[in-house]
Amino acid sequence: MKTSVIGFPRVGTLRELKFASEKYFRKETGAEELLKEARRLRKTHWTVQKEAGIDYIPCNGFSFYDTVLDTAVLLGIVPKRYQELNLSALDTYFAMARGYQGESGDVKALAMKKWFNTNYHYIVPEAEDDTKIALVGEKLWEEYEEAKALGIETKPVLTGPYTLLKLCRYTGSKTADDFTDAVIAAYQQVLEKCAAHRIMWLQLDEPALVRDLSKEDIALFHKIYENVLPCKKTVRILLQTYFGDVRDIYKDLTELPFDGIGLDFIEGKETVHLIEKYGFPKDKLLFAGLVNGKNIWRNHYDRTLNQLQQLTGKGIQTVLSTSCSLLHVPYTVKHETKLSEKYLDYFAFAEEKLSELRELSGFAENPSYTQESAYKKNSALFVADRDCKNAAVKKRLSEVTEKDYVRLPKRSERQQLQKETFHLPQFPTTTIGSFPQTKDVKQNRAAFRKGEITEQEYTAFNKKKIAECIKKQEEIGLDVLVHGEYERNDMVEYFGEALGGFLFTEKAWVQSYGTRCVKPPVIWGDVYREKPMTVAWSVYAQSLTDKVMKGMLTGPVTILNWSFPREDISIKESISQIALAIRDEVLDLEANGIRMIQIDEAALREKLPLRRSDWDTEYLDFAIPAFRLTHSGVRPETQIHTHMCYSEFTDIIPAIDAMDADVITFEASRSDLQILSALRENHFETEVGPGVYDIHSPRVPSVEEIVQVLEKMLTQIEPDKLWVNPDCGLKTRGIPETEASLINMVQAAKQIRVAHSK
Ligand SMILES: CN1c2c(nc(N)[nH]c2=O)NC[C@@H]1CNc1ccc(C(=O)N[C@@H](CCC(=O)N[C@@H](CCC(=O)N[C@@H](CCC(=O)O)C(=O)O)C(=O)O)C(=O)O)cc1
Ligand SMILES: N[C@@H](CCS)C(=O)O
Ligand SMILES: [Zn+2]
Repeated sequence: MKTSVIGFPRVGTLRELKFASEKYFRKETGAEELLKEARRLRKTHWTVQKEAGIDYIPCNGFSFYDTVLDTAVLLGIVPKRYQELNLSALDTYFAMARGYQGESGDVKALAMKKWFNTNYHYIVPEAEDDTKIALVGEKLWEEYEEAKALGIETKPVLTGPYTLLKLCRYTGSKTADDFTDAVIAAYQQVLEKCAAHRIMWLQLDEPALVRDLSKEDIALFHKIYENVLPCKKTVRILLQTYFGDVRDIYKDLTELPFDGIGLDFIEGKETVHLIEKYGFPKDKLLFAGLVNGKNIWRNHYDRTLNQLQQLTGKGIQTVLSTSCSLLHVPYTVKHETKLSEKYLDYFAFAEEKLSELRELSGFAENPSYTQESAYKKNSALFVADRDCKNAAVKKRLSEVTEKDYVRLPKRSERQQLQKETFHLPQFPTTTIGSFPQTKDVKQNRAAFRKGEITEQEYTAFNKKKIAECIKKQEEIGLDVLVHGEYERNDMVEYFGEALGGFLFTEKAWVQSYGTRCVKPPVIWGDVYREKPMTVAWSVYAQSLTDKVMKGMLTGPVTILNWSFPREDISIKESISQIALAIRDEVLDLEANGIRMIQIDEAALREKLPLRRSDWDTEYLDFAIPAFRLTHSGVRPETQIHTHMCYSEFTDIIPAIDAMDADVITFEASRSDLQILSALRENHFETEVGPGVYDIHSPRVPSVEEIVQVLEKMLTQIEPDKLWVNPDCGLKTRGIPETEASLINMVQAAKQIRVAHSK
């Protein structure tokens, strides 16, 4: 049986691409060196897959920032403001991804959004009314030929035309319909060019098909592919889907002249039923996504082999595949030197998943596979119970009652009380928590981790940073202060390290966006709080100022969503366990004099099912109560904040209000503030701080620009409910741009106070 990989991580086992790109951004190296490193990484990744015996190896999955952006550039979807900078092609690309502020001009980055239900973020292509969509780039073919020159036949991968049209933002009066013909023509050219290069298989990624589809969506899909597919000539087309099932369009897919269809058997709840109900054509290949591309757990061979037998038993020509790109898992367990075999035996990162594909494909054709040692080793993992249960956690959870989910008195009464308690000016200014994680901050942490400095030295350094940070915030004139989060490597990993039940890795990096990576902790067992996690830092910070210091926590939904979850208990149970642990911390902060507590739920939306019909029953019904459980025990005067970023919120506004926080700050600046009118329409009650500038770019917003944004916000939000803040934490920024931006932000708030004084 042949094997296929949908996509492979690209940042490098030790994040080499990140470091090379950041050097280039800092102008410490030139483009040639960056391109050279990129070539080296591509070669390594193709070779690893080739040596693992993978038959369908992806190419064109490499990207300097994001593959959706690459597709946009390939098809000339480059807004005028970037073209007018007259930069090199590479720098124009980075200007779209990161914004640009320099000799050639001043432009913001394109919007960035969550990639379906993952913690990866894609760049949103922007089509203007006069955008001419047409094939203008060469990247796909250059990478194909590069692999071929190394003796590796690859399967180029490209965002499919339907998904591209669905992900684009249309900034003028035109809509997707107006661009459909141009997109069709461009993909026809792509296919013709693939044929000219004698490419055997082209993978068109269409994850947008796993969402609810309307009749119009299905008609659009037909229109596109009925026009594009006739141009395929000798190229075989793999229509690849992932992150769910294609229940609304399955039959259509099987009837269109695709040569292969990639289906997700892991997240696709209906995939097996669809095949049973409608069958699968004998003349096409089924790329069966049975090796989970998102989790880090070993595949259960017995189960997978059974599923493969069911398919081949029906006479279906099956290729064993990953369920989605391996971009969402770390490279290899080989770099993990500190975790014992007891745990590592259960782990499979990207490279180990390649071995799983190969072993499974061999077993699928070997009638006596049960005698093989690899099979026996795998089976043993699933026979014995893992050592992960904690009776006290289970008991505590069973004792939670309905009233533990309700904070009293109701929010409108609390809001009044809190206004009297805090005496904040109108339009209070604050930040989201983290301040720049400069080299010295990271070095301090690394030195402590390696045992080069004592705990006292480590703490003294962070205390010095906190003191400086508070002094700076006071000078700038911010109203509600933060301690800066200098002790945190990451807002989730930090809590993973502190909580019982988690494991954490050394090098298990996963790309989050551009050059930024995360190292998600692993939920191994029942979760509980072993000891206070943030109290000492917050109490110290509060002792240095008369202004209000926000305590800073990460919420249960985000901790779960940005960790690798267990699969032996439900997500609901895991989130509830974490909620109780965070509740302990909230109450401890309050007991120690912290009067405002922010519980970040940056990833609230991430695991929201992609199909609307599943939202309540499969997610919101327990995710929102879990958040309430964290803070329902505090006094009425204690102000609870939450923060969210990078997601579409407009369709879950009532659920966000039902979290019953007092204040929410959220990312809005990259998405044209569309959410504001939705807040008004939904009578949103929580006080709000929609980000007034984008922190993901080094660009400094001017006072006038922020004033304009605030004026726009005030057309939709009541003045006594509006906060002024950046759109996310400042950890990725440098100090100079951070200070300049915050000074402008505070200045803008002052101007608005004058203009809107009561
Ligand atoms: C807010 N976001 C977050 C998301 N997900 C998270 N889990 N966390 C988030 O904050 N998703 C949505 C958004 C956007 N995402 C990000 C993601 C990542 C960053 C970021 O800045 N990442 C850093 C890595 C941060 C970190 O863990 N640093 C550690 C380790 C530093 C390191 O490189 N160590 C070296 C060893 C050094 C030595 O020994 O000398 C190593 O391990 O090799 C730390 O600081 O201690 C990144 O650089 O990518 C931002 C927004
Ligand atoms: N408190 C966190 C939230 C990021 S989403 C920070 O400021 O980095
Ligand atoms: Zn954020």
